[in-house]
Amino acid sequence: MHTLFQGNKRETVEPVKADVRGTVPSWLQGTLLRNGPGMFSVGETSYNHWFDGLALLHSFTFKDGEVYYRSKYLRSETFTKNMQANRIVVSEFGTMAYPDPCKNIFSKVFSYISHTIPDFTDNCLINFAKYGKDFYATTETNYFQKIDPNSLETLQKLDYRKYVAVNLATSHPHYDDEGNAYNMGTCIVDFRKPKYTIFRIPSTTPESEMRKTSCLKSLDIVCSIPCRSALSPSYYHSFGMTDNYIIFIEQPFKLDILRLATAYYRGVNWASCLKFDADDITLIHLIDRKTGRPVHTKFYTEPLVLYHHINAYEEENHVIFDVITYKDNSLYDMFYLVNVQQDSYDFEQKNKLSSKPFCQRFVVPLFSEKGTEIGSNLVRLKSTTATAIKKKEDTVFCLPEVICEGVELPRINYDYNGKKYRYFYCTRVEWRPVPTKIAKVDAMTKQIVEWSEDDCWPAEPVFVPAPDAKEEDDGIILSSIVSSNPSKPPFMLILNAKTFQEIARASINADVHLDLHGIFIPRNSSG
Ligand SMILES: CC1=C(/C=C/C(C)=C/C=C/C(C)=C/C=O)C(C)(C)CCC1
Ligand SMILES: [Fe+2]
Repeated sequence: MHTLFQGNKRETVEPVKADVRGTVPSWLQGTLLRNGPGMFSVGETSYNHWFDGLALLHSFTFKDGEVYYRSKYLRSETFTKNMQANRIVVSEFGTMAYPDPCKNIFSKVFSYISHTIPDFTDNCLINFAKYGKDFYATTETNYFQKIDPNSLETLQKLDYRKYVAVNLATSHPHYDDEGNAYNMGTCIVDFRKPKYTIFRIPSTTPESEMRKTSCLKSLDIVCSIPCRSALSPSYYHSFGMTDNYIIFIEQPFKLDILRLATAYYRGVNWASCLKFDADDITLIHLIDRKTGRPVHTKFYTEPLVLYHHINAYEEENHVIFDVITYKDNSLYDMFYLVNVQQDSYDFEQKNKLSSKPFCQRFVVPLFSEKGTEIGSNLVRLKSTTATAIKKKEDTVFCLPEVICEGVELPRINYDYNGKKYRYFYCTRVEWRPVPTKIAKVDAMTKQIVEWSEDDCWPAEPVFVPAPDAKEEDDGIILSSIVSSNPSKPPFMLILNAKTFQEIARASINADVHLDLHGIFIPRNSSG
């Protein structure tokens, strides 16, 4: 188990042809890009947290029934600076680095001051985004990196701050049917008025068509929402989007700005600036995508911690959104390398989440509650037990319906994003953060079908629709599988998404590693 997490992983720069068992569908042509941490120590120094590791980009290319694998470290400035110094010199989520040991009190003070508004890491290890025709590796800071999806080369370091006032942004953007991208970020430097900003990057512009400028230059703001508490904006890892609304959950898992500004000086990491306030409520913001205006009613629910939105849609004047929630923030603590590097006995015993993940469905009424009685449930849908109780005029308390528990890393058929849908695909986690199974969940019947195999550690399952798809689950599931059995090579698993039966597996004679998120790029769409 421990070898899955620890140790620096090798790149496979030249494509390696996999050994295919079964038949890869002939229509499956394209590349699955995956991102995740791969290097955990530089010289004598080591990272503390799995989310700190230097980004290792992976690609699985499907071409005429064959599968090719390659991987390459993201050449971020962080990577280069660390390599040059032969030690970790850039701070990450769970590791504070001190690049210049200060010689005297003046330079010490100067260095502390310059760190109060820190220049965050550009180690984009979480996911990929498509902005315009280009692909970018992403993390949650202001930096993102343009990459070549074929060679996995790093092409350019970009900074959201050049286009929009945000210091943090999610690694889970959304896309509409025209391919326009939506993302959101937080501006934390304006201490008087920190705000969340939702922005849109058009898929194409006349200038970008002529390859004169990037679509990023045409970024526009959908709306800004003031943070409810000025010195502690909420942390968020994703958001939801329906045809007409953006769903933003302002959870009581917050980033303490004063702690952040003094973290370097106090010798603590960024992660310690995230605090869960179990006594606070969770606010549900709905923003009209066309007008940019938030829905006036105050919707709220119990305190929760949420990383992944699954999907959201509108039905009969309600907004329905499905999310994976926790009762506390133990998940991120679980990924400290001291926790995951235990031998398997310790790992089972000690490395337990104090709150397991629940898939919950919230239902928010969009119609006016004027005239309805205080205390009444406003939800008019028969299909759900979720409630929205009117507490007073313009204040509604929402309680979700539990769809299932023990699921993480959810993916859907993205053609159904924002629309009424039925299925999601995910990994199964109980009290441990590392998945041993993947699953298909029917959110309507709550039925779950699983795939698992001995010694296998599956990655986030990605749905790829069949070209002539008629039903939501007409397609396949791709999941890269790492094995803890030395005699079993890693493989790319291909399942029929309808039946969850194996169609093919492509065994790879190279190192493949645990990762986080990724995207499938169909051939002919990589621009
Ligand atoms: C560096 C840095 C951050 C990094 C967060 C990261 C790297 C989060 C990764 C989350 C993952 C991988 C979740 C998976 O579900 C913060 C806290 C935003 C702000 C301060 C600077
Ligand atoms: Fe994520």
